[in-house]
Amino acid sequence: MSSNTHGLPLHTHKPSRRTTANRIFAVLYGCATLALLSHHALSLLNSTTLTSFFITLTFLISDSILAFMFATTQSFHMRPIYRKEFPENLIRVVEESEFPALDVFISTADPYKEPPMNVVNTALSVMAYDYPIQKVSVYVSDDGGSSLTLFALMEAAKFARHWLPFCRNNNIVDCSPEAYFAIDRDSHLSDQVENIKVMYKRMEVRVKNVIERGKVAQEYITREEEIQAFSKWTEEFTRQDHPTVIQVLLESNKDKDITGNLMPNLIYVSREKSKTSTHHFKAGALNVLIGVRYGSLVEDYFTGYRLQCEGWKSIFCHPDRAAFYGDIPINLVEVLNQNKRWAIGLLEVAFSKFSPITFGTRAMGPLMGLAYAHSGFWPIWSIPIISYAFLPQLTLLNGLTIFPKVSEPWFLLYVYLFLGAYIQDLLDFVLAGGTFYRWWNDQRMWIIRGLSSYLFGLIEFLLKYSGISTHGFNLTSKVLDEDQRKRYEQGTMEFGVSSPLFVPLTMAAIVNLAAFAWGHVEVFRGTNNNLEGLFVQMFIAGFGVVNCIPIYEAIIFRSDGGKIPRKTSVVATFLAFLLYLAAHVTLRNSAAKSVF
Ligand SMILES: O=c1ccn([C@@H]2O[C@H](COP(=O)(O)OP(=O)(O)O[C@H]3O[C@H](CO)[C@@H](O)[C@H](O)[C@H]3O)[C@@H](O)[C@H]2O)c(=O)[nH]1
Repeated sequence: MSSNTHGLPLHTHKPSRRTTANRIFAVLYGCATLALLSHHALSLLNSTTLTSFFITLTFLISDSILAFMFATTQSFHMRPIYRKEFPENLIRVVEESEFPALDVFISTADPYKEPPMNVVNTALSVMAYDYPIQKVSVYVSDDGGSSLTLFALMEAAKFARHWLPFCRNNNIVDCSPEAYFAIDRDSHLSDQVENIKVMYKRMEVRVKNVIERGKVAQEYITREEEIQAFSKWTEEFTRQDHPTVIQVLLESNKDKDITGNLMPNLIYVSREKSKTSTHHFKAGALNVLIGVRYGSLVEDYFTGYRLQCEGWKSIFCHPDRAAFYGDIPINLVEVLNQNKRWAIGLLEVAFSKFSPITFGTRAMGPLMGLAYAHSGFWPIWSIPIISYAFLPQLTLLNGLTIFPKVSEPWFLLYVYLFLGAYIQDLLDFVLAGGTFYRWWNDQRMWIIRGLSSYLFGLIEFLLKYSGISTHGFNLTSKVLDEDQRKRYEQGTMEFGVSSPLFVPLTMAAIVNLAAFAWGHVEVFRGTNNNLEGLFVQMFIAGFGVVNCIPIYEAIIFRSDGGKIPRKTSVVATFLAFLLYLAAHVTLRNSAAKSVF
């Protein structure tokens, strides 16, 4: 329990009752994994043909990676705890005057991918925090260097004079105007709500108008300090090359709201940019204030990890009411591009001199090191996922048995390893508050990522590592398309655009379906001796087919804007056929034999 001189806790924790079961399972599963790996190693040494050598080698590598990732996952299972927070005790423990000053940093980088009204809402909700107002400073960092974003923030500063007292006097909890007005408020505040809503909507119209026109119209710039601020956007001013712009929009010791109360600080900052010096993306933007580490596209992971290595102690709070809400992309190509960037950034840390496996375990101990390694090595999941998405299926299509028969003891080992991993994952998910349906989609997304963003991230990282290419920060779009949102709410996957990221997963969908269908033909014809030998391969192909149902729908049945474009389906079908031909030529002499 973390208590203080007043004896009142701010948070407590208790260990999970699953701890012992988790530890026993880790030992049993670890032994089973070692048995499988040693079987692969022996088979490799005893392999008699080149085909069996390469197939066994592929499984040895893939299963070693699965075993490594399983080992890293155990760090989360060794000592799980439940924490409870008591924010209501804060005021009894510390005098309000002793609360520390609070700097909140909001970053934005492109007014067309990150709509300025979202930034305005974020800034307003932070300014209206239930916290001593003069201690709050909000910094908006604009890496887009956009006069449109500055205009939106100027509007926010004016609206805040009404919004902050409204929130304070009416104990409003949803302090983001967008979130507050999204719900119908049938209360005694109706008139007040109506007035402030009209004010908000007018501001929204002005901001959206400016964004649509792409410039701040003269009629909107009236005050001398506004003219001065916008004069910095000269002809030479571009988003990649411009001087620093700092604009104090509200000053806590001077500006007052409409009820005469002081306001928090609100400061717009667009740091200097030059085409000749690297600006380190968000990490560089953050360094306008906190001390963030450079060298990875996932600055949050890298900085948090390095601070932990240096002895920083943090705790994970998960209160019932979320402290923050974030934006997530709702169409697949945005998700996969975002995940690809994370994959590259994580590998930049995993294979650096600060690798969690070496540096991390030395600095923080094996459990913390492994926990960070779990994220750092995230993209290497793609290797086993790709192997299991294609190899059992291509061999099945060519009549080659590569797994033990149902009657052999090794078959039970496979069953144990598969069910053990999946059931533990499902339990973790459900005990953390998820549903079976969400878990199913989550594991489906894991497979999809393995066949796209992890794979492309791994390749791009290797290209960068070998000096062949570089990569930048591809900003995630936060713009919401109404049709896409509707499909997202119905649980329909959004493909829509033609992207190389969709090709391997469409190929996998085709190859799995073909193998599953062909396996049935083989079993019914009795050609390849039976279901016994082909069962594991058919099960994997069938599991692939069930996971790929949204892909078949998106290729064949859908006509909305979110379907898979014809170009992607044609390219993927052609490549899947080439892959089959290559496998056929390689495996034809091994047909009707067993490799396991
Ligand atoms: O040159 C840049 C690029 C990005 N950003 C800002 O960085 C943030 C993160 O970019 P975004 O494209 O939204 O990345 P996401 O992947 O969606 O964000 C997650 O992953 C990032 C690491 O890749 C973390 O920085 C974020 O906190 C985390 O929410 C955004 O606010 C951007 O405006 C900048 O300030 N300057």
